[in-house]
Amino acid sequence: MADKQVMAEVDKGRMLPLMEAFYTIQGEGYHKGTAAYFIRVGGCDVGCHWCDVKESWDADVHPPTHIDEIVENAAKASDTIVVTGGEPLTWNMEPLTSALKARGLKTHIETSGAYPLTGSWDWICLSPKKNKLPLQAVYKQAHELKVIVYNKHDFKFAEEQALKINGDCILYLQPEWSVREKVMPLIVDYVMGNPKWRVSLQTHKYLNIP
Ligand SMILES: C[S@@+](CC[C@H](N)C(=O)[O-])C[C@H]1O[C@@H](n2cnc3c(N)ncnc32)[C@H](O)[C@@H]1O
Ligand SMILES: Nc1nc2[nH]cc(C(=O)O)c2c(=O)[nH]1
Ligand code: SF4
Ligand SMILES: [Mg+2]
Repeated sequence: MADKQVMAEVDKGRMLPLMEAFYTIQGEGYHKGTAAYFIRVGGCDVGCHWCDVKESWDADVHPPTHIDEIVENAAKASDTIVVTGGEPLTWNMEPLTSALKARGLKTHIETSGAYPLTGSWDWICLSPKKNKLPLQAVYKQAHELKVIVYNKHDFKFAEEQALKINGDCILYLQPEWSVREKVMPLIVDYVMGNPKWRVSLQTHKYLNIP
């Protein structure tokens, strides 16, 4: 992100470091199984050791891209747009989501909630992380809470997070991919014992799609 003008545009959210954008099936959570266009924005300093897109972390390697171009391509692909990353809330999401909504598109976000909630969202998936907890505003507005289970201690973390969330939020436990064989049976038992929770799997990985 070299020149000053570009940096100013990124600062305002008029340009975003775009890692990739693709049409696929939402693999996780409440909307799993439904077609959607994904916009993956670079930049994240939350630092989850098991993150499955570490290539997204360094914003500087992803080209600053005008939101007009991003929105144009999104509108051709789908009526539902999932903004993910990286951590999308690293950036000002207001210009992107306004432009998507002006085209009549539904805006969904995948976020850790670690930064201020900007943008206008039809669906917020909050996936809290221990090393950078969500801000209050995101707990209030999230539609689904998706806690990643890496080991048995994560059930306690999940319950702590559930206490902070609004009452309408749907609760999910999702296995961390590399330990899925070990934690899936634990999640199954936990959900049967605590049925306010639901299971979420990364079904796109089983389907071999992005
Ligand atoms: C890559 S993150 C990007 C969005 C945002 N930074 C976040 O963490 O919510 C997208 C989703 O994938 C989940 N995720 C990342 N790595 C995972 C893994 N190894 N196993 C299971 N879920 C994972 C995250 O918790 C999040 O719900
Ligand atoms: N198919 C598919 N569904 C997803 N749901 C959340 C994802 C993400 O990386 O944010 C994701 C993803 O990367 N692919
Ligand atoms: S917050 Fe999301 S993108 Fe960032 S490291 Fe964690 S899982 Fe990866
Ligand atoms: Mg993913």
